[in-house]
Amino acid sequence: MTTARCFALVPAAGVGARSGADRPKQYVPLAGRPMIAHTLAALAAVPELMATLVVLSPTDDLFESCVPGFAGWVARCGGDSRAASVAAGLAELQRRGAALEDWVLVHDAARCLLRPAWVQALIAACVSDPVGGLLAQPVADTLKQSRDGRVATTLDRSDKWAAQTPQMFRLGLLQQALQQARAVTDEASAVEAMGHAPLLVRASAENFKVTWPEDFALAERLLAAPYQVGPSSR
Ligand SMILES: Nc1ccn([C@@H]2O[C@H](COP(=O)(O)OP(=O)(O)OP(=O)(O)O)[C@@H](O)[C@H]2O)c(=O)n1
Ligand SMILES: C[C@](O)(CO)[C@H](O)COP(=O)(O)O
Repeated sequence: MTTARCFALVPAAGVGARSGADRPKQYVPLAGRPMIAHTLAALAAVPELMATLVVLSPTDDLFESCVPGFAGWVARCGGDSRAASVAAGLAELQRRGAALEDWVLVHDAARCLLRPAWVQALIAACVSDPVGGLLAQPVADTLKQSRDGRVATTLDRSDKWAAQTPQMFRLGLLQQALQQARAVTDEASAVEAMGHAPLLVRASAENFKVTWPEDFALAERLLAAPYQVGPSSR
């Protein structure tokens, strides 16, 4: 019997339209290096990961200059949506020797505050789980449903979590789920559509996704904070 291995897959083929940046947001400099370099450095510090595959747009011409000497795998096979980029990345992992039972941790390039300890906590929680799971954070704000810019109703937040990444599933299950899924914004949704219940593993609000123009300044402040030793270190 073979032991399942863990691979990271980083979809980085987006354009960052909501960010208002002058280039794909993953290449915007933050605290001295491009955003994606921070993300990949955190993954490189996780010894449980066999390898990291970065999925780029076929027209990407910035990665090599932004992450010189990257020791992982790179594939210019990104698609029109995040789900298409992840599906193409799974096929590439298989071509490079990953097996259907191996675990894949999909992590947004745009979540550059990732800490190795959070990835390790996810792996520890999911590695013996029949489904897999994701980092997430219970919602702290009161949730409003909108209609025409006004509040239509207030939602019960007691059972609501905000999904983050990494999201960790077996390659075969995730591949099947993405083949069957329609428009999904994360891997867990595709797996849920097959009738499974992914495990929620609590992380931190700091693991936010740089999305809006104001997020760059917040990410930069956090990245520039003194390096901390211990479970929360990055
Ligand atoms: N066709 C796409 C779209 C997104 N992504 C990646 O998926 C992650 C999360 O997506 P998001 O934050 O929405 O990034 P963008 O799609 O670039 O942003 P926007 O929606 O504002 O254009 C990012 O690392 C992004 O590069 C991808 O690989 N392929
Ligand atoms: C995967 C994700 O980061 C989980 O919150 C999110 O769904 C990505 O969504 P986006 O529409 O690609 O920003």
